[in-house]
Amino acid sequence: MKKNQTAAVEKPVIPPVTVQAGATTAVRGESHVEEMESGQGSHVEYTELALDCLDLKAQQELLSPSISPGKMILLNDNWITSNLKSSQTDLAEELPLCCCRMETPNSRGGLSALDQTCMATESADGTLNRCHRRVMKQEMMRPSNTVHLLVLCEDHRAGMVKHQCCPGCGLFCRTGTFMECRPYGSISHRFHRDCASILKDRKFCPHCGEDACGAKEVTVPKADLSPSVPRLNPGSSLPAVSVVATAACLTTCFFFLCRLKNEAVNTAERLPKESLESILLALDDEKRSSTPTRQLYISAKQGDLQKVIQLLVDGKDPNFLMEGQNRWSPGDLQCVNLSRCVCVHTQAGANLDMFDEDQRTPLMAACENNHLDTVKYLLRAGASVSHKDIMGFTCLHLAAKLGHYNIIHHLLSKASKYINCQDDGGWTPITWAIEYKHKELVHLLLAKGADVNIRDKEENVCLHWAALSGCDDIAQALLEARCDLNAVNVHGDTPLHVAARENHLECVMLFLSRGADVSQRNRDGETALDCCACGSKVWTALNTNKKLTDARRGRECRGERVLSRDISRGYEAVPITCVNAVDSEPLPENFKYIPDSCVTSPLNIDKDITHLQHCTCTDDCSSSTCICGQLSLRCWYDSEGRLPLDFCQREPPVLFECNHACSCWRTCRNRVVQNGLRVRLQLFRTQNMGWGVRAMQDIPQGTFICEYVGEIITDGEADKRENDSFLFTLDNKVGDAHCIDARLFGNIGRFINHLCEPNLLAVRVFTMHQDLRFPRIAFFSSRSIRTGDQIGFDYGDHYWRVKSKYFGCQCGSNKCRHSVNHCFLNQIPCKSNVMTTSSYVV
Ligand SMILES: C[S@@+](CC[C@H](N)C(=O)[O-])C[C@H]1O[C@@H](n2cnc3c(N)ncnc32)[C@H](O)[C@@H]1O
Repeated sequence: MKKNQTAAVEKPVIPPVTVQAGATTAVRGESHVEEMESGQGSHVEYTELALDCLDLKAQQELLSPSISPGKMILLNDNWITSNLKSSQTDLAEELPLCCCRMETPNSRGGLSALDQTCMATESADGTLNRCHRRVMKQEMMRPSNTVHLLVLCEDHRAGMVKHQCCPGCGLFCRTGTFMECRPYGSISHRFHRDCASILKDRKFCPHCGEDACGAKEVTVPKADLSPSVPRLNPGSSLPAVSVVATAACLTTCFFFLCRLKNEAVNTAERLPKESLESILLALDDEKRSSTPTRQLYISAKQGDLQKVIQLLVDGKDPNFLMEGQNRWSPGDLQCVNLSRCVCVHTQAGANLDMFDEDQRTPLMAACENNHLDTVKYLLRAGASVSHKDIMGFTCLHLAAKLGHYNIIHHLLSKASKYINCQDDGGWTPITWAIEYKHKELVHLLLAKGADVNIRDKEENVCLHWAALSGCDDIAQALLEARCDLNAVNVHGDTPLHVAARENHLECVMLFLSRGADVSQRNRDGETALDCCACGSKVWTALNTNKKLTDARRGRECRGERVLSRDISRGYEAVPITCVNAVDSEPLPENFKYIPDSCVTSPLNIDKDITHLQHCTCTDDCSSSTCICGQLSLRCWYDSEGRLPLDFCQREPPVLFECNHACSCWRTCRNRVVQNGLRVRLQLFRTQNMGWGVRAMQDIPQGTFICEYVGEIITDGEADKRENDSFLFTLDNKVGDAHCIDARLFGNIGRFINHLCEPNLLAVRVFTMHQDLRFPRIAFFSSRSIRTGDQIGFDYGDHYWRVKSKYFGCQCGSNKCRHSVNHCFLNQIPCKSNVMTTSSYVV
């Protein structure tokens, strides 16, 4: 094969070429002239048919006198000098190439009635269909050596010119499966797989002689013939045929558009009949244009409909892309009138899926520029939704990125199957909508079935992108759509890592509230906490969560079950949790939790206000000794509300807090026990003492812990009660003896166990009354207590003298004085069986 490098000369007029029928000659190049066997044994004159010269006037010129051998001829795009007869021998061994763009006058003279119908035959996967359209031109074309010269309709003439007819069998390949060779990008050569030229065991494109290995098998579905699809060529399929725009084409366009008027189509796509008529009339008067083809591009961009039609009638290529304008500019499809220009372009045979330098089609440009009317039109005309540009973007990606809701809505109504199509980064349309925070669009895509767990090239799921953009609304919607909160990307980052790194507090809080794992490490060994600025709000949220999580995990490690988040049912100022990590004992519910002591039978407690000692100071009793008027109330508490370190623990004094008879404010310092529980305590199951109470915070010495609350009863009543485990004697040594029984009614104090090394001190306190028979029993820390320590007081020897007959102390201390062994050895005599404040008094 020879490749002629000589020419590429621009030629304004194509000279007709005479070729000798009967011999097959070819030049490996962009086009060729063949001497073909006509089947009628006569010489045939062939004329190169180019897009720019297919108007009627030009054809008349083209069909003028024959040329002599050796003239310049155009082989597709290159001019070569050819002496056909002399080249016959030279090229005898060369590949046969197509003559798709060659035509010859009708040798039979005028057209018979039969000749007036197109002779083309379409082949679609083995099914043959003969065209019966009316022909507009007498000139004949020959698709293949295997068939006769044919007269063709405008559609099939255009198909021939575009190399859509197989040179092997002479059948048109426009639907079904065929091979497509694209030697020059946008030009496609079609042929059937079995019709490839074979030379020396190699297969070549029968159009251009390129190696057939480069050809791709293409399948074009049968075109939708619904009446609303405004295609010039019903029955032809995508990609749309580049039909030469002739007056006939325009007429077809006109009729078609008129037909559209009777159909329920968008009015924006219609051309008023009057407008077209006036344009057509104007065309008659217009001088035939010598305007360059690029004007078509410019006029289309300007929305100059009349000019567009004029240029198409003049034969300008509707598929022309202007040099330097090889990309659809953003403004290209924004013009109001452009949808009409697009319509006319399409009617004139513009390839709907023609693409620019970025491999973007007009539909993609329309989608990107939010031109809904044009999108609707192009879709109905059969433009491909699935086409991908150089980045792998589809129309959906482009519209999603820019948040064009209506475009997406329309595209999905027509082709929802592309909703999860991935671009070259692995991103789906919803990924782009998420990144650019198009909330409504995200909701639309979710409603239409977008898959939120598709991984991109870096293994991110949608939630990673929501975390990056920081849009917690979108993140929430994704979580509700079951997007994986714990998905990790190639860096090992979870969405929480990403949100923390980007300092998106709302997303961090959302992810934490949904159970994101704050201790998960990425490939660099970082937790989300390591990814944010120390001390930031995000850091604080993550750190708090980490501590809570660690505590929970600690409990889980210990097999700890939380039985109640607050046994006081909200009656205390701080909740008291109840946990059991020891056995299956359930929450103790055989008593009623009460915050203050109660009575179940009349006790006649003196609550007369006139009997109250009180202070008359009007300040806050801030001095350590508050002496007001006639009566004094000593304030034992320091500025922190704690007993002083030198407070007598061996024989604690009775405390009198300020009361409602005082003149001081309720906020005065001499009010602690009456303010109730303030430290965090927990009821827990001990190994061998039943329930116990522990501190959930560090507690300094002298701090009020809690009161021993229960039913206030007489000693006589206490003696009658079978269960003495919760009796605490008031031991007032004044008048009748009374007890507090916390068996049926009590607070957290009823669960405090005996410790031989106690950390609590029981103190008698008066607050709202001063009836000395009925002090309140308040526990203060007798030393500092660490978080997690069990709290306990000394039940007193009286208690153990009775109980040691039944069980020994289980406090576990080295200094335990009431263990079984210790009691046996010391033979402690028994006198009483109640707990007492005077533990150290024998
Ligand atoms: C006021 S209750 C304390 C709460 C009790 N552990 C519970 O489960 O309800 C007193 C009872 O606790 C148990 N107890 C308290 N301290 C104990 C100790 N050091 N050794 C053994 N048993 C103890 C005894 O059964 C005692 O009668």
